[in-house]
Amino acid sequence: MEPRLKAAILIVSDTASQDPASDKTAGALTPILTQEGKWEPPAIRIVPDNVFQIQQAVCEWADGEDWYNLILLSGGTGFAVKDNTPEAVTPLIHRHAPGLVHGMIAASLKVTPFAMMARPVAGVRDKSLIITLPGSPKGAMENLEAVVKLLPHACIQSAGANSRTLHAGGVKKLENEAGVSSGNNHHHNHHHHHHGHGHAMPKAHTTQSEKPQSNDPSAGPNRRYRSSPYPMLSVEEALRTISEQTPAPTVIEAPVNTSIVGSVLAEDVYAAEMVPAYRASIVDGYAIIAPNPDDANATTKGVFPVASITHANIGGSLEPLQPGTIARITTGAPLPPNANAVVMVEDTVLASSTPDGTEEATVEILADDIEPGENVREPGSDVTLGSKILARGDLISPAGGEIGLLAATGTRTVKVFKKPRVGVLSTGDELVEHNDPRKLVGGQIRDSNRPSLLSCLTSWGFETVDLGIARDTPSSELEQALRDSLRGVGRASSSVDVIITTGGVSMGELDLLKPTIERTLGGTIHFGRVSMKPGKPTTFATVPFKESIPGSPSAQQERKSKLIFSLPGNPASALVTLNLFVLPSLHKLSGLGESSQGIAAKPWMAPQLGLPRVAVVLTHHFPLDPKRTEYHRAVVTGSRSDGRLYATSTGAEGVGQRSSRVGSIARANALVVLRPGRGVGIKGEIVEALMMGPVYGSDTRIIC
Ligand SMILES: Nc1nc2c(c(=O)[nH]1)N[C@H]1C(S)=C(S)[C@@H](COP(=O)(O)OP(=O)(O)OC[C@H]3O[C@@H](n4cnc5c(N)ncnc54)[C@H](O)[C@@H]3O)O[C@H]1N2
Ligand code: MOO
Ligand SMILES: [Mg+2]
Repeated sequence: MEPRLKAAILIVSDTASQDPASDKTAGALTPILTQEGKWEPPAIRIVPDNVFQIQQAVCEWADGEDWYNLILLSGGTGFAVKDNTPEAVTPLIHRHAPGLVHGMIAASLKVTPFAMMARPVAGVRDKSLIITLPGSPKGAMENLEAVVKLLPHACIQSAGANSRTLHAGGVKKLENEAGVSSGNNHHHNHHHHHHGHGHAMPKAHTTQSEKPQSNDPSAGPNRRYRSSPYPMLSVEEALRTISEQTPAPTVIEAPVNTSIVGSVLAEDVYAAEMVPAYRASIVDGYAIIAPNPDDANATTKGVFPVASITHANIGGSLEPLQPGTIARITTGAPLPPNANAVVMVEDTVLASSTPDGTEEATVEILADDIEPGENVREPGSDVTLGSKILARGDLISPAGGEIGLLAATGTRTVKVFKKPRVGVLSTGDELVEHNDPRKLVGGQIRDSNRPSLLSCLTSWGFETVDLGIARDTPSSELEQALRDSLRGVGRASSSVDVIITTGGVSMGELDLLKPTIERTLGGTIHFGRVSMKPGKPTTFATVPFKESIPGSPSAQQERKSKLIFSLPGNPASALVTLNLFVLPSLHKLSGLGESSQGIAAKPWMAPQLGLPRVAVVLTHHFPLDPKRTEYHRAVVTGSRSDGRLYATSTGAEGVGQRSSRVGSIARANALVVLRPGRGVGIKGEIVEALMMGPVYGSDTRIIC
């Protein structure tokens, strides 16, 4: 049997979410989809008219490992105030499909003029086609019927050549049935202008046994490539490649102190001590023997001699409290034996002092209703002995809560995933140390990337190594710097796990990174171009190395690979690609996202790899690039009046976002993701943004 396509139906309805039996639409849509045998029975889910829940379901279906070819939503597309399905779906779409929208409305208009009041949305997210349908079974069926024949072909095209559900044969078969040919959809469009330039078309992935595709620097500039031999990957493809090539995290035992902040636990942790370890008072006051409240004449009122005093740091054993006496006690101090409750000092008055006038002799308790157990923390009532306090996969956050829990329970060491050590190297003959007091001459420029990237990496909590500047000439300097940092000699006193270089990755004859990695270090370049702005020449490579396994005989070595991110030299390009590509890899190396039974087992609370993604409202028009997805540097503020996030460019006019303009990254706390298109992103539009830093509150509010 041919492989079938995967579809999912999301019913958006407050009513159906409360009473799933009331939904008739999913049942009506399923046969239309499945009748021709091209679709698997669809997954069905119901959510209320809630933007967040709609988006969560769609993202799960489009972005997950088991992504769906088609995601149909039904409901919430009308004009009623609660109808917000189009608003939920629009920011998730990477490429819009207005033709499908047009087709559905045209079909419905033949039936009813009310079709004009539908607000459908259709488009592609990553590889999944998303279409919104009306909520009524009849309307939804009409709309689906209008487009259903095209859907297999549309989904195959959206999935590209790498579809996991469709093998080549299946694709052909389905396409033939749909009456269309696959055309060029298995090629990246950008290949076209390379035709005829005289070089064999390279593959996206090289292996070591394959011939390098980088320039041979010794051959001279007249022999260099005149167009890049590296296929242009989408950002999503690049991220997937990085994730695949990033090795699994390694486990170390570490002391519980600030050094593990930002680390991820590699084991479940159980309480070695209970908290509190004794019966402790919750207030400052007097420990008493409270009578059973069921006793008819039970009262705690009366005048009592103060028999003893207990402070929080009391050592040794305490005298038992005798009936008819009370003991002064401070917050957190242990109750004397026999005492079973504590009365607050505010509920008492001094009755008499000792003869020398310095101490309390008797105290009158005014409250008559203190019950046994009142104001007392029982042993283990905060943390039970042996209970699981943290789980594998939990992050030791800088907020301090996890360290506090470990410290309180006397946990001295924990197994965590080792955080990667990251080296940063600048490349280029023109570079001068930023703090060199000499005046710049000729084409010299100050090295701003290294301090900029090192600060960003440090703020993320990674150990960094400043690898300095490598000159382009002689080219052996670059090779040496890379070799040294991999081996842990020279500036890198111990070897680094990840090397980040900036500069020298584009088309110039002194752009030596690719040839050096490939031809002299024996590395593999996994990609050398990405369809994004800025950051087009971003290059990612791995180099093999052998690591001796700690604790094993010296001969035993493990083959691992180290990662090289060669980022473009322009300052905005370098910082944007560090945030976009390097952070998710460092997160994976740190064990973030490793399975956990703890907080991360709740998927919506699980830490995400890379920068947090949010929806923002544009406060003005943002120009769009016709071809490349742009990561527009912006300041995002949170509105105190309407609870939304607003994005304002760090410079949208003229050269504002030019990748050489270092000012475009200053003050930016977000990268606004602008999918390619004509014209501008409209003021008031909601788009996705990647948060690089904290959001500050403001009263920004725009009227759209
Ligand atoms: N013919 C083509 N030329 C260029 C293309 C292209 O596709 N075809 N791509 C352009 C793009 S996009 C970018 S981005 C840059 C990337 O250049 P490289 O990564 O090769 O970097 P360099 O050539 O070494 O330098 C570019 C620029 O950045 C300055 N730079 C370098 N390092 C630093 C540093 N540490 N601190 C501050 N500034 C730095 C350098 O001086 C140059 O001005 O290529 C385009 N060209
Ligand atoms: O990629 Mo470059 O960073 O567009 O200027
Ligand atoms: Mg260059």
